Amino acid sequence: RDPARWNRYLHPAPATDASPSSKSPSPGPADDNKEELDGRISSVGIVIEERTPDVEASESRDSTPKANATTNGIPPIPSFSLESDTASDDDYDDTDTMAPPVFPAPNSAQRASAGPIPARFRLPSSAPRAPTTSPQLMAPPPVPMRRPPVPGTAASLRVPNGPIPNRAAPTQSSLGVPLSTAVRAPNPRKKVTLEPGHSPLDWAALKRSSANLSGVSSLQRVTPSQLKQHNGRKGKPAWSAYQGKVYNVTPYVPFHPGGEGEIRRAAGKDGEKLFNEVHPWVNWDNMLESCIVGIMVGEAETLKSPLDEVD
Ligand code: HEM
Repeated sequence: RDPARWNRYLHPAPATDASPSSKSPSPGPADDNKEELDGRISSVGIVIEERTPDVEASESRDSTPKANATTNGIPPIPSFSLESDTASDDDYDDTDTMAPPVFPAPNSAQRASAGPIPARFRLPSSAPRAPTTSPQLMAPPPVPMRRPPVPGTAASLRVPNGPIPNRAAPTQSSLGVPLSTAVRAPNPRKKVTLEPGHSPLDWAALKRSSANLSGVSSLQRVTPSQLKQHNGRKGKPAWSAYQGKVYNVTPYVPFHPGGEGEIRRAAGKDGEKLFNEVHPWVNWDNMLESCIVGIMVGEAETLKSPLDEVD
């Protein structure tokens, strides 16, 4: 920028002090060559500087910091400042002068649930900031429109992976049956509170006892009409058939965890279907083994002990 300085570099004045202590280069054959070389190089626009520490110290150039011989031979550490923006115009980014982005993001769920930012955390209104929108004024994100899939296509079989739309309460089951008439799960357990002394353990103890729980002296042939008469009403015992065998359930009625009314529904008839509908896991034979009356026979057969036939 300074033509005089350029001139000084290109055509340095010959040194007058030829003493060995002088730090200026002394003229000689080497300097002649240098001048010639400098002249040639300067003609093509290239400058080679041969510089000494003294020359450096005497100059006040505003270029890159240079070595300085004044600090006991240790070159000073150049200092840099981050204040000045040394980036080129192409690299210039407006965000350098902006405040850092707000966190959580303005449209995040965290921000929405947290409410407005407390005053002490807000940036001053004069501070430059990234464009933000108040959560309260923010419009909800657009919901993409979907075309209903064509039945039979792959799209109709695909599980939707987008936002689940609001739906009214279902009016029919997944099988298309209206919920009002759909078959619901079996009743919740209808266990009753048994009277004291009528627990399952009490029944087990009674079963093992020598008490006659069948109400008959020997096994009987029971016809369907005879079974029907033993329905537990009017003081009659309650018989019930299960897999071709007839049991007197009367002693068990107060022990029945499902209540007296339930077990009486099977009285005077085959109770296998009712029994299995409620608790197929219960072992009827084991529960009522000491209550067995006999076996079911055809209507023509008389009510007599099978043991009589053996005799
Ligand atoms: C006649 C032979 C029967 C025996 C030996 C018997 C025995 C039992 C037993 C041991 C339980 C308790 C089940 C458990 O805790 O898991 C029970 C419960 C019950 N029983 Fe029976 N039962 C008989 C007949 C019936 C019948 C004919 C009905 C209905 C018509 C019935 C209805 C119920 C109900 C509703 C419960 C309570 C709910 C449940 O435990 O799941 N029972 N019965």
